[in-house]
Amino acid sequence: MSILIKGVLLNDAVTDVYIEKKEIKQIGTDLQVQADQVIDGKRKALIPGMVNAHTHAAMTLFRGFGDDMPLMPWLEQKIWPNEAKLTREDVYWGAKLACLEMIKSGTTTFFDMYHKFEATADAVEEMGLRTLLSGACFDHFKPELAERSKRENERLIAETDKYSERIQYSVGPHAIYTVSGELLQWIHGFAAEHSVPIHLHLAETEGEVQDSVKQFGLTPVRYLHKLGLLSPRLIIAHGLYIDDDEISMLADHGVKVVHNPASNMKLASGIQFKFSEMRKAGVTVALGTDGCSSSNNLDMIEAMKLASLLGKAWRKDPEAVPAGEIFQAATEAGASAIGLKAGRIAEGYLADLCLVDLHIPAFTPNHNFISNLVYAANGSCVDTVICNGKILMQDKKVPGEDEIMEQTARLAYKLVGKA
Ligand SMILES: CSC[C@H]1O[C@@H](n2cnc3c(O)ncnc32)[C@H](O)[C@@H]1O
Ligand SMILES: [Zn+2]
Repeated sequence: MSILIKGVLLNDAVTDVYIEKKEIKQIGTDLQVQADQVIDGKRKALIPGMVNAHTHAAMTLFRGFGDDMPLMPWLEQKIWPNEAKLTREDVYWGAKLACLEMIKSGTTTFFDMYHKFEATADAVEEMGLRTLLSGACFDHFKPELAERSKRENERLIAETDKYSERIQYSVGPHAIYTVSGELLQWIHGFAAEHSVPIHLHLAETEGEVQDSVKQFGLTPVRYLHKLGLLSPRLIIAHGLYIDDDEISMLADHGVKVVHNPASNMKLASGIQFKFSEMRKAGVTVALGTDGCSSSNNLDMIEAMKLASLLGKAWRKDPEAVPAGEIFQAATEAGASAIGLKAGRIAEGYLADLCLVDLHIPAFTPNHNFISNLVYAANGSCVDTVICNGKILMQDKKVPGEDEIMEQTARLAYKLVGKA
C-alpha cells in the first residue's frame, strides 16, 4: 500500500509526502511517484499523530459518571465498585469508543493501563491504532494477590506475540498505595528481563505523599529509588508532587514523566507540574489525558491547551510551557519515551500522521500554525488520520463509528444506569 499526500502544509511550506507500507519514504515538492492512493493536501496541514501517554481506554464507559470528586473517594466509591462488574465485552466496546475518539482527534499511539488486557488489545487491533498496553498489577499488600498478578503478567507477555507490531506490552503496577514493594521489585526484574516499560501512577496527590511518608518513611520518588525501581523503563503518570532533588533522581535514571493536566485539575489533585524544571534537567516529559471519567475526553489538542495555560497561570509567567514545547511533548516525547520511530515527520519515520483542516475559523488567519493548533483549535480540526501507513479516518469519517457509539452507550447505561 502506498499513499501520496499532495500539496500539504508542512512546517510553513507546501510539499508532497510519499508513504510506502508503514513508512514515510519521501518528502519534497512535486514528487513523481505512483501511489495506490492520492490525498489532496490543499488547505490542510500535516502533523505527526499525537501520543496520548496515559489513558485507561475503557473508562469511556464512565464518562460523566462520578464527576466532581477527589481522587480516592472517586476511585473507592464510584469507579472500583463498577470496574469490578466489567465484562470482557464492556472493556472491548469501551476501548473501541476510546480508539474512535482518539482517531477523531488525531492520536495514533496511546499508553494504556486497564483490566482485561485482551479485550483492549482486540479493540486496538481492529481500530488500527498503536498502543503500549499495560498488564494491570494490584496486590493491595496481600501476597496471594501478588502471586496472581505475577502469573497473569507472565501469561500476558507470552501472549503479546499473537498481536500485530502495533501492540506493545508493558507492566502496569497501579500505584504505590495498591502495589507492595515486594511486587514492585518483582515487576522491575521482570521488565528488565523482557526489556519492557513499566507504567505507574506516582506522586499524584498530597495525600499520596503524606501516606507514603507515613507508611514507608519516604516520599514516593525516594521510596521507588530505595526499592531500585528508577530506570529508563519507568514511565510515571502525574508526577505532580516532586521536588528538585527528585527531578534530578528521575533525570539521572532516565525515568519518563507524563503530565495529565485535565485529570489533575478535575480531581483537584494539584496544578504545580514542574514542566520546565523537568525538561531542563533532561527528563522526557510526555502528555496524557488520563481516563474519560477524570478528563472527560481523550482530546490531545485540548490537553495541549490546558497544559500550556495551566503552566502559565500557576507560574504567573506567559512564557512558561510555550506552544512549541507542549506540541513536542504531545508528539515526539511520547514516541521517544518508548523508543518508537514516530512523532516526527521525516523520511524513515513511521507513517503515523494527521491532516488538519485549515479551512476553519481556528486557523484563520494562520500567522502561526502551532499557535493556532494549541491555543485556538480542538480535536475536531483533524480531517484524516494515518497509522502505520494505513488510513483510519478520511474526511472526518471513521468506518463503523455509529455502531461503536450505540453499543458503548447501551453497555454503559446497563453498567452504571442512566445518569
Ligand atoms: C491498573 S488498571 C488502572 C486503574 O487505575 C484507575 N485510575 C484511573 N485514573 C486514575 C488516577 O488518576 N489515579 C489513580 N488511579 C486511576 C482506574 O480506575 C483503574 O482501576
Ligand atoms: Zn490514570
